[in-house]
Amino acid sequence: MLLARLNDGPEIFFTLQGEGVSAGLSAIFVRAALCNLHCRWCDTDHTWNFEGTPWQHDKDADPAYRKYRKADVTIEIPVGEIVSHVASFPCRRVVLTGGEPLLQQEAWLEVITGLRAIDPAFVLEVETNGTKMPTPEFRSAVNQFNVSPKLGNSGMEARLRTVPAVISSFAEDPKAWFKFVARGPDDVAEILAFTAEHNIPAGKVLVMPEGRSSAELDHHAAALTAPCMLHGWRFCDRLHVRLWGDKRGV
Ligand SMILES: Nc1nc2[nH]cc(C(=O)O)c2c(=O)[nH]1
Ligand code: SF4
Ligand SMILES: [Mg+2]
Repeated sequence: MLLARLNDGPEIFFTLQGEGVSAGLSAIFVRAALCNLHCRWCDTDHTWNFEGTPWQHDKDADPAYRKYRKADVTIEIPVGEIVSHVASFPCRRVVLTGGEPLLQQEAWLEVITGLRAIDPAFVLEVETNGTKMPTPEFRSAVNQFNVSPKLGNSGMEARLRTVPAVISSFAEDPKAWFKFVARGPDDVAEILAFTAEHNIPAGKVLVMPEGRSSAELDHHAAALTAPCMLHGWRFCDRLHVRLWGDKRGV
């Protein structure tokens, strides 16, 4: 399958889950290449912002920023190698992320099957943007979906970033949590409207400040704590950004 590349190998790393309801737990991350969206603040733009594409990114403001050569930032790797690499870590929690991992569900199912053949105790989390419907097999194999629907602040057109049938199916799925990246009052209003429209219970909602540094996180978090308390949402930080900054492989 096509994974993001980190140095000479696939982007597979052992760290602490930095976001969502499992934040603070140790986990092995496997990062898929490719995304069907292209959010302007995306911190994993090496999974999709390839040379020759028309997408824009906030980093375009930096004169040194360049789109990536696809061959430099992706790697085609057999399922069996992913399984043995993941199983070599002293940890049984695995987070499938990207990019958008649900673009490669068939291959992930083989990875999950391979892992559970080695140890049935493997717990699988999936980070998804909530625009791709999981197949019944994939849904039942995964333990937890961290669904992160994109708001207007992503710069994406509404019809691309919101697929109502997928959101509704996750709203009814006890395995799914919703994690919104927010910066301030406009985003809070949008989260309220979105959760009402798609019948997402407040108890399944996490609100996370956008930011690629502690200073940015602090700045956006200040506007989010009171709304979380008022609406019964869970505030969620970005632990890995605070601990290690805006780095790959952490
Ligand atoms: N430590 C850590 N936690 C994370 N939670 C979600 C991540 C992601 O990039 O999807 C991520 C990540 O890249 N690193
Ligand atoms: S959906 Fe996620 S991976 Fe895809 S562009 Fe947006 S933030 Fe990046
Ligand atoms: Mg990330």
